[in-house]
Amino acid sequence: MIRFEHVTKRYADGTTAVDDLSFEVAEGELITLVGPSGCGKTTTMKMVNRLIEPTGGRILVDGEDIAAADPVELRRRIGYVIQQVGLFPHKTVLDNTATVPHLLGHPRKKARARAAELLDLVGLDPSVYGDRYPDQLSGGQRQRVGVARALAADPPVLLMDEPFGAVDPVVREHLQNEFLRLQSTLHKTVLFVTHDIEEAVRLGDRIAVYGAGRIEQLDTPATVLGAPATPYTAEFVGADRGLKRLSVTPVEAADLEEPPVVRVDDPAGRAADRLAAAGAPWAVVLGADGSPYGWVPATALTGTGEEPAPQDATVRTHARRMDAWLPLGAPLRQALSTMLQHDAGWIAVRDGDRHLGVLTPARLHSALRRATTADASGTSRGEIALDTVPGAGAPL
Ligand SMILES: Nc1ncnc2c1ncn2[C@@H]1O[C@H](COP(=O)(O)OP(=O)(O)OP(=O)(O)O)[C@@H](O)[C@H]1O
Repeated sequence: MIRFEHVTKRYADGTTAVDDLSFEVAEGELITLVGPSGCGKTTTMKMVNRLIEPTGGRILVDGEDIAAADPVELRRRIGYVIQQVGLFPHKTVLDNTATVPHLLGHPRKKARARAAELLDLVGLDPSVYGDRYPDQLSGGQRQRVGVARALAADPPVLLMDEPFGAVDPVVREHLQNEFLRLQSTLHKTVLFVTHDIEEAVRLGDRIAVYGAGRIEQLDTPATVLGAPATPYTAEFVGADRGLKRLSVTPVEAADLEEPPVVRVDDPAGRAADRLAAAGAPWAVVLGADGSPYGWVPATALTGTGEEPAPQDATVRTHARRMDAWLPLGAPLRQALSTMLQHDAGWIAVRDGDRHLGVLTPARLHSALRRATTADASGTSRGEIALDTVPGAGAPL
């Protein structure tokens, strides 16, 4: 969709801002450009909408060499969001958002209706905010208007240059999540510049890590964090990259252990037989409606020897509560956090209403290894058999 072929930008004073850059952003893909100040990210981006002209190579948008395109027509196909949003101070939020549809020839009423839809889409109620002026909005709200305005012409391509850079970390995370939600339905082709590795990792389908004028590594967040290609990348992504990987690796069905599952109203004796047959030390307990309830150790079901379990008892009598669970696809970071919060050595994973299995710390570790080796074939690292550690994988 956006293709850079040996693109170079040398400024008149001899500064080489971008040096022989070749890469491609696929249709519907979001690539974050991340790197220290002055490494050429903004120059890369501004060459796509011809605010800056390259001195070498060419850039194709949708197969067409943009050097031959009319810049005004090109910019209509490319939404542009920058940090200083650049809203017209004397126009209302609704009119600011309606500017582009209006320029595109939509009648005023239709342009305003479209603008109201877009404001809604970015989480601003048009009946509350539509008539305000930009200086009556918070920084985060202004950024949202900037995004709405960039989407107004429904461009297939979006260029975003530090769009959430000017807001505090909490608002920033909120805007990032909302943008991800939006992108999951709009599937724009996006180049997103940031100098913040956390933001790059959270948003990018792939991340391009920039050194001076060049891309040092272009790969998925999991691979860049798990297998940095160069010492420069390793240093840039940070010594805590192992922890960052937890945020970008989802729980998959193959990661789960499947201890036996019993229902809370099952007779204790029958449940004990199931566990004995499976040779399992414990079982997951579900409520009558299939909701998470907790777990039960085999020893509790069979009694301690001196005090055998009463014949008429149900699993409920012996079960321990642990009703935290995660949806399939949740990041491993959320899994670990939930385990720590509940002081548990496992967490149930569900697909919709269905119990799938449990994630243990050992399986979490192998999921992290899987994510790296799947993306960077050839990366080999020593096996550490965590499941040989006594007690690993059992409930705490
Ligand atoms: N008009 C210009 N003339 C000369 N050098 C320039 C010009 N514009 C940018 N540069 C230089 O080109 C290099 C790349 O700049 P660019 O703005 O692309 O960096 P960046 O990675 O976006 O940085 P930041 O994160 O600080 O915005 C820098 O060394 C900068 O000083």
